[in-house]
Amino acid sequence: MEYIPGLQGVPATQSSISFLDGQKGLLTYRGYPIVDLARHSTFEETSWLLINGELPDREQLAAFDAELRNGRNRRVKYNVRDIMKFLPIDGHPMEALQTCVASLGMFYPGQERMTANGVNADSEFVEQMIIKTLASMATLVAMWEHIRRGDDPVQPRADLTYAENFLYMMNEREPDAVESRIMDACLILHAEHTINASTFSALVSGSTLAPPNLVVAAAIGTLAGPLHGGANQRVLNMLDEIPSVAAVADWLDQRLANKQVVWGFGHREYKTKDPRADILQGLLEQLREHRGGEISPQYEIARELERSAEERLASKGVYPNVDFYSGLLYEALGIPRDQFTPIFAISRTAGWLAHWKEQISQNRIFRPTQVYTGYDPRPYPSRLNG
Ligand SMILES: CC(=O)SCCNC(=O)CCNC(=O)[C@H](O)C(C)(C)COP(=O)(O)OP(=O)(O)OC[C@H]1O[C@@H](n2cnc3c(N)ncnc32)[C@H](O)[C@@H]1OP(=O)(O)O
Ligand SMILES: O=C([O-])CC(=O)C(=O)O
Repeated sequence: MEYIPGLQGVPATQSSISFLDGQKGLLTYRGYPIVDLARHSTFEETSWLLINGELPDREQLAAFDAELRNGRNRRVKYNVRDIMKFLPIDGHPMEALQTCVASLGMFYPGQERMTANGVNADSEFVEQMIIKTLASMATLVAMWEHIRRGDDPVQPRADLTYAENFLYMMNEREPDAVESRIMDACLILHAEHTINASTFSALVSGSTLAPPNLVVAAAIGTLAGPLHGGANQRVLNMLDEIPSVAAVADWLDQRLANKQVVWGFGHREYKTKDPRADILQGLLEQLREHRGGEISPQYEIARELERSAEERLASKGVYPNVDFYSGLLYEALGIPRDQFTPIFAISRTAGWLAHWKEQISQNRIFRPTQVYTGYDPRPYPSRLNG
């Protein structure tokens, strides 16, 4: 029996949700290239596509959008706010988010519907929980931002799109059209990515017929790590260490000599630049133009880092990944660095729930095996017996 570290190349499921070709830098959701979705779709439409398999027609989209905007789904119970008030304000927002998502099921009972006929979940429950969980995510992230500052949370608004409402709740001002389009595109770009680590967590948890809020909580815990979604926050802190564009090459040589990873670079699947990094970079350029040429000075450092890294790391197939440019955009949109990964989680909830729905429709509990490297059975030493 061969053990493959990190399960590299080992299929863990069959799925029709997304596809990627890491040599060509191609990513599709249900067959649609990510570049087209980022340009023409909305997060609401893309979420429906991921969850249901086809683009919605006008009525389906209107109904889904109305449910996502409905206060019943966009608001969370006051008790969740009370839970947040007990959390340490210097804790990481991913921990606050995981705690609150995990608690959601206690306020919205019905978990017995997970096994309505003893095995399969009741489909109405699945649809309701998908909408409730997806709609609550942005509220929870923004709510924690205000609670940790000692302020009252900003109530969600039903007249705003998902992206607009999120930026409105975070920044207490309505975003302009360019900012909201950029946020919307970021949500689309991060929504799904085949069997990445957090989606795998969601599959494993879902395969036990755990309720969806706990499936998402498991995935949030996995996304938090710096080798996965947590890298986006670290990229900005890393760029802070580089004093100027001219200092990039020496800084990088030193970092590689010290065997430190460059955050926001490298990917198990892509051996070329992540197509999402290209699109995010384009969005940064768009924002720069919109702001009259002004954007973070770190953008120039990031671009030089990409150039220098290409000379040193391309031979290993290491290029910028989705986490490299996203934080620069979020920072320019007024979002604190430790909230970058929670935004990733908001968006990826669409993909996690799509996989959850697919998993429970073809379920078999995950239970892999191991290559045992421990002792053969041996006698318990008598001197310890009494
Ligand atoms: C949303 C996402 O999850 S995207 C990924 C976000 N994570 C990061 O940005 C963290 C930095 N990147 C990494 O740590 C890795 O590239 C991972 C975890 C993403 C992928 O890991 P793996 O597929 O196991 O790649 P692996 O570690 O085998 O790398 C292959 C080679 O490239 C090197 N390499 C990979 N990523 C990097 C990096 N970011 N910086 C420097 N070298 C790197 C490795 O050191 C290794 O070199 P070697 O062959 O000389 O030993
Ligand atoms: O696919 C992966 O391993 C990580 C990733 O890029 C993502 O989850 O978006």
